[in-house]
Amino acid sequence: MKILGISLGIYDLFVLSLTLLIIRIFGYYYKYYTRQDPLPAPFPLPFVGHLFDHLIYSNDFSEYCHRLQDKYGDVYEQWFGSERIIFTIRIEYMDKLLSPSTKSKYLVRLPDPEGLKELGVFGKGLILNHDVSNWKFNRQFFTQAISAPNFLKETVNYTQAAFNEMEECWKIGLDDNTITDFSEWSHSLATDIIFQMITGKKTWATASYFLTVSPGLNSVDMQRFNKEDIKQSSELSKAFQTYIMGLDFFTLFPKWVRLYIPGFRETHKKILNARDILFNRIDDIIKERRREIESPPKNEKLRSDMLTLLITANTDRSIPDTQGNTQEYTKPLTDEDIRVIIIEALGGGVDTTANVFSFVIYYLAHHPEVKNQLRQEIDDTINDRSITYEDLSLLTYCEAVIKEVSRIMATSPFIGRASSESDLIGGVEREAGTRYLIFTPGIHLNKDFWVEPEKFNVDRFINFNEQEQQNEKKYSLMMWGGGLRQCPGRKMAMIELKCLLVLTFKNWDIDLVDLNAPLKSEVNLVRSAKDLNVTIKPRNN
Ligand code: HEM
Repeated sequence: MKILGISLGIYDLFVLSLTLLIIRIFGYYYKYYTRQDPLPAPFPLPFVGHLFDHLIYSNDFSEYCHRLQDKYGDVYEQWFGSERIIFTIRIEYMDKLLSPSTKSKYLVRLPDPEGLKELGVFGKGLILNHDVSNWKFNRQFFTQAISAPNFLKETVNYTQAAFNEMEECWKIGLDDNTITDFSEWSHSLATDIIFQMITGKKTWATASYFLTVSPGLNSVDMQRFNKEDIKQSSELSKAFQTYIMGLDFFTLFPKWVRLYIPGFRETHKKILNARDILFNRIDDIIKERRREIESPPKNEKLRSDMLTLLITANTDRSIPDTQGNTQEYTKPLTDEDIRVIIIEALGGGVDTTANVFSFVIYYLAHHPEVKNQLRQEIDDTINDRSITYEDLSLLTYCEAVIKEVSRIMATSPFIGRASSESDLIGGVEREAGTRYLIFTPGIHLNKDFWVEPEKFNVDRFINFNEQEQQNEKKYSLMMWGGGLRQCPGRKMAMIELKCLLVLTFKNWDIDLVDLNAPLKSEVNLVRSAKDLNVTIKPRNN
């Protein structure tokens, strides 16, 4: 073979490749050893850094981070390929990373998520938007829509309606001994609620799961379900799941790995295919709703789902609830802006809520005294009637249960930030683009923040007010993150979760099939409950 006119044999090629490889390895370690302020860490492998550890611990990456924290303390680093990420739970870091100031240098999660361009979320929406001015624009609309009083009230109604549909499935298809996976029920139910709240469109995720666990229904019961609707809903749900999984995959693995390494290449294609299915479906829904809003009669009261609020914002049809906050931003949103916001609302809202709900079922099965006290509050406050929006502030024990479960089983274990400018942090001047991950289980299960942190104790949240927490205590519960990028869906999520707990414990006994089995969960971007096998029966006390 000739390269640049020089004839090379196999041996020469081998020596050349080896030399190039050694030079590249040398380059990798040169960067590693000459890095600013080295922090403790396991020794990284060339090119991949600690990515293998991520793969080895792919079912519970937080377990690995607990070990690193025990070994290295409250600040350490990990290498994802040739990129360094600083993991921390140190207060002086959090003061900066979660600063509520609009001048904060830490308003982005990822500095330059190259892989995310292909997934269509780069510089758009909220969650992965690194363009601060565009993020502010979208956040304003998102917050306005999701905190509108009518929207929050509708959350109570939609949650009850979706739960009632699920109960119908339980009544017709499950007997006292049927074993089903509660993590699937909670996931399907959260999908149905959030999809309807966000787009105004119905999905059939619960019915779809029900038909897989109860296939032998008689023809009368089957008439409730439209097979075509269920098929479409399940395709959309699958595409959505694959796309969400893809965010992690496209962020972690560089393009050359995704395009050329077998196994990775197929996953890459599958995720892009899912992206196209999801985008086309959401675009159709946006266009259809735009047509409905634009066609007469114009004086008709519009419903309060998020899509309607986003389409009408800053137009002559904007809904009174959401007017008045947009002095800074006076133009309407484009369909592309709306598409990403909708997908992010689904992405941010489904898994998180579903997993908290599943974890509550697990912990209350292990703590019958807490379940009884919760039931007492539900019976005293709501009894046999429907839930109203006004009831929710009275459910203080219920809120304490949700917070204690979220403390002990953090659904969002990592809060990411990257600096937009160089900054003095932790006593060291660090360059712009330095990445940080706050490891929330490291705080939630830490003696410096909580008394007997390993103990499940709901009472610690009675009279606990996040806003009133001082000094380091203000970071003790990181359920919603913090600073200006704190979860904008938290009010909606709390309403939904309180309704779900009331509706479940008011009328049903959900028992774990094996009380001795450990709680199974998988940790990637969020912590997801798995294989939560239960029996579901009408309440008997
Ligand atoms: C129990 C349920 C939920 C939990 C535990 C949760 C948790 C979180 C956390 C920890 C963050 C990161 C905050 C930070 O970086 O400081 C976040 C961000 C976000 N969440 Fe939630 N969330 C939940 C429900 C929801 C819901 C229902 C929605 C919308 C429908 C939502 C939408 C979002 C969005 C859009 C962001 C990104 C905000 C931004 O970057 O500006 N979340 N959430």
